[in-house]
Amino acid sequence: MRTGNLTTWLLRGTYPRLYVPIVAIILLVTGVRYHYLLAAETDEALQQASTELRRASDPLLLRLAAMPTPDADTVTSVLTEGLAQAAPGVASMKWQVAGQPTIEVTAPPRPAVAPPWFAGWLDLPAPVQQSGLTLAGGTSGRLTVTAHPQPLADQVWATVMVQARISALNIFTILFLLTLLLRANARMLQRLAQATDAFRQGYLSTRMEVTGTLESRAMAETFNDMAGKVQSLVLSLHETQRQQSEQLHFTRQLIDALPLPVFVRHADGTYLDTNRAWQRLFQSQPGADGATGASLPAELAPERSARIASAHNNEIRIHPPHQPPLDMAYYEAAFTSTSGVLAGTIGTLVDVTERKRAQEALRSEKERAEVTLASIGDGVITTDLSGRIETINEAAQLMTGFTAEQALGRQLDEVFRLHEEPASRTASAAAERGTQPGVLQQVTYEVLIHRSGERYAIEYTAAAIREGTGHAVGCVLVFRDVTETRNLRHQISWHARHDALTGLYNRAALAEKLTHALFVARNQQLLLGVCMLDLDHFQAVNDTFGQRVGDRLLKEVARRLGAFITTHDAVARMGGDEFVLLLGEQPDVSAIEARVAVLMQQLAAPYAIDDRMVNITVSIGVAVFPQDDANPDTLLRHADQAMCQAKSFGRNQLHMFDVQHDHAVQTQHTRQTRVARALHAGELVLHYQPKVNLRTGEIIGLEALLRWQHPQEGLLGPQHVLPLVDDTELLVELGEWVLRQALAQMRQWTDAGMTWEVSVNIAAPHFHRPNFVQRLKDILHTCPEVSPTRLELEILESAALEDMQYMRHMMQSCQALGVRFALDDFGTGFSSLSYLKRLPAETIKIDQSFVRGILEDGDDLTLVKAIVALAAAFHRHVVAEGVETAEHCAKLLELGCERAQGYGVARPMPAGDVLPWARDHAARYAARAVQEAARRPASA
Ligand SMILES: Nc1nc2c(ncn2[C@@H]2O[C@H](COP(=O)(O)OP(=O)(O)OP(=O)(O)O)[C@@H](O)[C@H]2O)c(=O)[nH]1
Repeated sequence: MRTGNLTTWLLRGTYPRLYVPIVAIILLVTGVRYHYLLAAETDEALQQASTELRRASDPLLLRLAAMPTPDADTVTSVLTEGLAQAAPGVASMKWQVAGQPTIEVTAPPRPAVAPPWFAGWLDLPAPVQQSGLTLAGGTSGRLTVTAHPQPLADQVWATVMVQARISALNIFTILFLLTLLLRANARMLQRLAQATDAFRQGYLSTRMEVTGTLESRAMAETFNDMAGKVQSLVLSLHETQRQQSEQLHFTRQLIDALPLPVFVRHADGTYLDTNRAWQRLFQSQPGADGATGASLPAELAPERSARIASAHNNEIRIHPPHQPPLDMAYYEAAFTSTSGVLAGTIGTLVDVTERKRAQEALRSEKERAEVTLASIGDGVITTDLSGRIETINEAAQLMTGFTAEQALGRQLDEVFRLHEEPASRTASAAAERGTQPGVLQQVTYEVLIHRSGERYAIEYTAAAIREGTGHAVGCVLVFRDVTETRNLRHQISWHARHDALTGLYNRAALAEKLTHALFVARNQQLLLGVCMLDLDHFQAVNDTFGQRVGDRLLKEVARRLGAFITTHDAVARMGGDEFVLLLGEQPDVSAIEARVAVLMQQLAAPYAIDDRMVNITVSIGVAVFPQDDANPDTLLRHADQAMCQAKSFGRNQLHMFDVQHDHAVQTQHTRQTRVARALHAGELVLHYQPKVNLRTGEIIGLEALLRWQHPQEGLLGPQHVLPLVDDTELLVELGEWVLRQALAQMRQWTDAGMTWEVSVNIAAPHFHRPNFVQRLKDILHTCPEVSPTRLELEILESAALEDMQYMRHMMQSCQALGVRFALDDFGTGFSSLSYLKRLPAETIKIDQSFVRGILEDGDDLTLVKAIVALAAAFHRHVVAEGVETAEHCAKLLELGCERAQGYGVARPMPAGDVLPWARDHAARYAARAVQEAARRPASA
């Protein structure tokens, strides 16, 4: 309130409150007093007038009584005299005698003092004195003396006026003193108000002057005392505030200086603050708004964040604006008020993306090293400096006979027992020599004593393991069994010689067996029956009952074949529904025919698969050695020709190949001619099977596959063409035709904007032609629009291993032209690590027989894992063949194999179908990606 207002209020309030009652009391008292005063004064004036009248009439009566017969004149004079002597208030004297005229004397009127209204208001009666007198004559006379009321009113008026003056003086004195008092009081309050106002405006040194009345001084002192205390309180408050704001400023800078994003949230869930790192990360404004933006991950919502922070895995994925997603660990702490009540939460994020990446890289590096170690055929043992074993891989466990549990922690010489010199000596020598990593070590040949006592010839190297500083911390021993060529793991070698589905020998093992059987037959002068078996209308089984039943049937056929053979025999699966049976040590042809007839009977017996019966027959062609004294390959071809004859004679037949009489050779010739005709008549076509990246859906290329659009038999696979032209000039012609076709097709796709890579299968005999590179170059020149880098040549792994040196040279020459290589059917050959390393193929294609089994066969799974790891170790692409189902795709992705081909992706298709398929595939994949993105939570 302003000073003026305060004063006005005080004055307005105090005066009416004090003055009005005081004036009212004064008026009341004065009224009462004057009421009684007037009554008393009036009475007294009337009494006084009555006395005066008596005093004036009594002497007159005496004089009138003394006169015997007063005449009128005498009476008049007496009355006049008496009137003159009477008090001034007597107005008249009247004498009356019966029978005589009344004599009256009147005094002249006197001037009035009291105002007429006063006399009128008093309304006094005129006092009268009447006295009777008996005169001498016996008559009676009456004297009447009358007083005038005006003098009485004047008398009362005079008294009242005196009293009124006294009263007025009193009232004036009282009001005057009262006013003085109030004014002093008002001045005091005004000063107080001014001081209070100045104090309130911040002039804390304001003090009141200690003067004036006792009360003023007391009040000024009280105010000054109070102001002093308030001033020191305010100053100390200011000091505390300053310190607090300093503290806040420091804390703010401290939080902003933190490299970690931090936010502060109130207990009610509203955001209070964020630091600079947070604002930078989320590109938000300073202040509370920064933490409430849409960019805040949903996981950090108040109801969820505490659970994340306290979870074992407190990592979340953040998607900051305009940045790639980050993996961050989330921490939070509660903060309380000074009274201990929960006030809110401080949350912070720690970027662990790099750490996770490094961990992931380390983990996959470790896994790769472990898988590599587990996969390679070489035994590897590492020790510390004291020779205590720290790691031992699977091959080393096999070769030493100690499991990892038994070996770890033991001294090297107890596990790695050498016949001549303890290994620990070589190991410590290696550590002392200061060998450098990557430098080839001196190979030592020794005899390793297996735990069982068995002995192996081994070669081994020892090298020091060094820290970054070069200080040796242990030793690594690498050794291999050179007693047998067991460089690869057991499973690889098994798969290298066996058919994965049936467990029978495969084509490669059959070649060995056949060579051996021929050797035995020659030595023992006995016959060898080479039988080619092909199930009749097996495709119908697949089509009717499905591939799974087809597989079961193949297994069962294999089981019956296995049960049929003796120790002199061997049986192998060549692929598809084709088997080869070697009947060794046979005395004559009829014995062979008899056994084959029995076999046909056994194989024709119904097969119970699941709860259905499947019937199948077999066509068998037999070539007999030495009647047909040919090399192993020719014998097989002859058996195959005989089998084809058996088929053409109606199936479910046995047909013996006879060199002299049989028309098989002729048939072969005829067939070759037919193929040549087909080639030139345009009956041969290429179908294309896509290879895709399972993770991204991208089409990484297509494999060109040969098909024969046979006018009578319909579409036939390459097995109906290639075996007929094997080892002939036609094979080369066919191979070159395929290359030209594929390039022409690539040119067409290029025109349509598709620069897909195309791979072409090259048969080994074709590839081995001395002029292969030059011919390839010529063919590439016919299509300059297509970059040679888009052409990939697929070579069977088994073929590539035949002459490593030559193959390597050939491949490098082709690669100089720009083309690339893939090793086809990888896993079925006999690759060792060193082979793979030496073959410069960019891509490895895992054989479909292993890929099919990854879901239920542990061995296949291990093998595929190992091949993927090996491919990664040697920086090769890896493509899985024969992918059939979505489960296969998921498993392959899990194993780190992203590239795949197979019915599960797409069947081989005519070139004209590829573009529509690609469009459809892209649309399907995009739709799936959208669905997956939709399924993912909105913070991420
Ligand atoms: N279930 C299964 N089928 C296979 C496998 N490998 C090849 N096939 C199929 O086996 C069939 C072999 O058919 P062919 O020998 O050409 O023809 P076929 O139906 O037996 O008729 P003929 O031999 O002329 O009597 C093809 O349909 C192949 O797709 C396999 O591992 N499992």
